[in-house]
Amino acid sequence: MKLNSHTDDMTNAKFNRTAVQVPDAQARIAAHVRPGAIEKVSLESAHGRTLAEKIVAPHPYPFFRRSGMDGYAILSSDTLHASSEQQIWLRVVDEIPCGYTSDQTITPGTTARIMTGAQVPEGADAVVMLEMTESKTENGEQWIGLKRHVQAKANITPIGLEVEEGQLLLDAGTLIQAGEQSVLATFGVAEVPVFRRPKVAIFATGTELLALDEPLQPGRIRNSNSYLLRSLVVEAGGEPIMYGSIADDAETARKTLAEAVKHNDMVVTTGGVSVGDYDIMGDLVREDDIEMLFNKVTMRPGSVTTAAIVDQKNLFALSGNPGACFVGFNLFVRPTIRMMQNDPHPYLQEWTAILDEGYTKVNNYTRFVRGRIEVRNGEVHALPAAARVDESSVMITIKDSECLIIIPPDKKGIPAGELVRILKLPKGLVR
Ligand SMILES: Nc1nc2c(c(=O)[nH]1)N[C@H]1C(S)=C(S)[C@@H](COP(=O)(O)OP(=O)(O)OC[C@H]3O[C@@H](n4cnc5c(N)ncnc54)[C@H](O)[C@@H]3O)O[C@H]1N2
Ligand code: MOO
Ligand SMILES: [Mg+2]
Repeated sequence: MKLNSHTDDMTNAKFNRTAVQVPDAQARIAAHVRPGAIEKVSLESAHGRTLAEKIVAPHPYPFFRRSGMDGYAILSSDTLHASSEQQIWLRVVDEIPCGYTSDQTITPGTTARIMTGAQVPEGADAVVMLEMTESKTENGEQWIGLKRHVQAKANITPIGLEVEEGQLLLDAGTLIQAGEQSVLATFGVAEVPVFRRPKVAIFATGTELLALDEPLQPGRIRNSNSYLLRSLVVEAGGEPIMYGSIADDAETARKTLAEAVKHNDMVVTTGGVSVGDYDIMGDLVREDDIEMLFNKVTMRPGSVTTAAIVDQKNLFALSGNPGACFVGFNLFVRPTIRMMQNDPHPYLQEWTAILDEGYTKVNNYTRFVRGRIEVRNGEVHALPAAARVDESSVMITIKDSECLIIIPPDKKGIPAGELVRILKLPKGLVR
């Protein structure tokens, strides 16, 4: 392999990086995020999507006075003197199955048979359960007997009990899941205004990278990060667009980036952001037409995580090390995908947990250690991945990670049993 002839200037530029704190890095990105476009989708396909407009109740719910029991709609005043000694009798004037309304008004001495969910007829102010009545037929007329006093409003769900007309049902930015589906269906929202899933271009850089179907060769590895990122984008509610992997060649990277920016809402790359001779992405983000937001963060793994703006779109140049790529995505890319859909809580949830095993490895940057979560006796425990397999370069522990344990830089490690802050990693679809 011939020696690379880089200049000292280039090397200096690579080294000359100002590290920003994670919250500062997140704020720099947030200042540049633009909400995505809006589209309408059918309610059937709205699960997992994010509402783009608020939904206000077009009518109260329930919309009519609803019977909560199978029984009889009555005037409660008719039952004032009813008791086990004094049975009162009411004449049945109508029968109201669900889905029908009665044109009868219930007047003193009369009643209508009614089913659960049916509209209570005019005049009636209570429903009495079938089991509390006795029935008889006399001269072709039907009567029911009652032996107890029934309170006004009994077994009637009033109009608007759940929702008043004009009430805010769902705010823009709400994730549509089962409960939201039933709200939208109840109010007849068949076409739901949602944010278009941001199209996220993914490409990996690295001459060592092999496609999945290529046989292993010495010095080369398969491109796992692209697939890691693809799943993470789906989980965050984005639409991944795969641009494969490219060799460590600046011109190819420039072209691929231009193409990816042109056709997508955001670009995520992995690899080539450190200070190595072939770390092309690190150089690319310093070019004139790219506004770099940061190229070093006081965190481990992922200290070389880089973010920039190209043609008003977010570019994330994540580290090639799988662990760093994973952490960089969760801290920066996922929140951006969520923010583009107006999610009011775009960042990972922060929990407090008991550290199960002492963590002794420290340095001057905040560590985000992959870990599992166990709940024991109602308490949250964080179990860090074993030493060595928590390293930036390690791929295998990503699949077991349920949280990132935050190890602040100012401590001499944290002993077992101490409280730590953890970032809960979402598994499966958004939240
Ligand atoms: N002299 C220094 N060397 C390094 C420093 C430093 O500060 N000074 N930082 C180290 C740290 S920390 C990290 S993290 C890495 C970052 O490297 P890059 O982001 O530039 O990534 P690469 O050099 O391209 O690759 C690193 C590693 O990851 C493997 N890789 C790359 N792409 C993929 C992929 N798509 N799928 C799976 N694995 C991938 C690659 O083969 C390398 O092993 O730099 C340190 N060095
Ligand atoms: O940037 Mo490296 O992943 O810090 O460990
Ligand atoms: Mg490198």
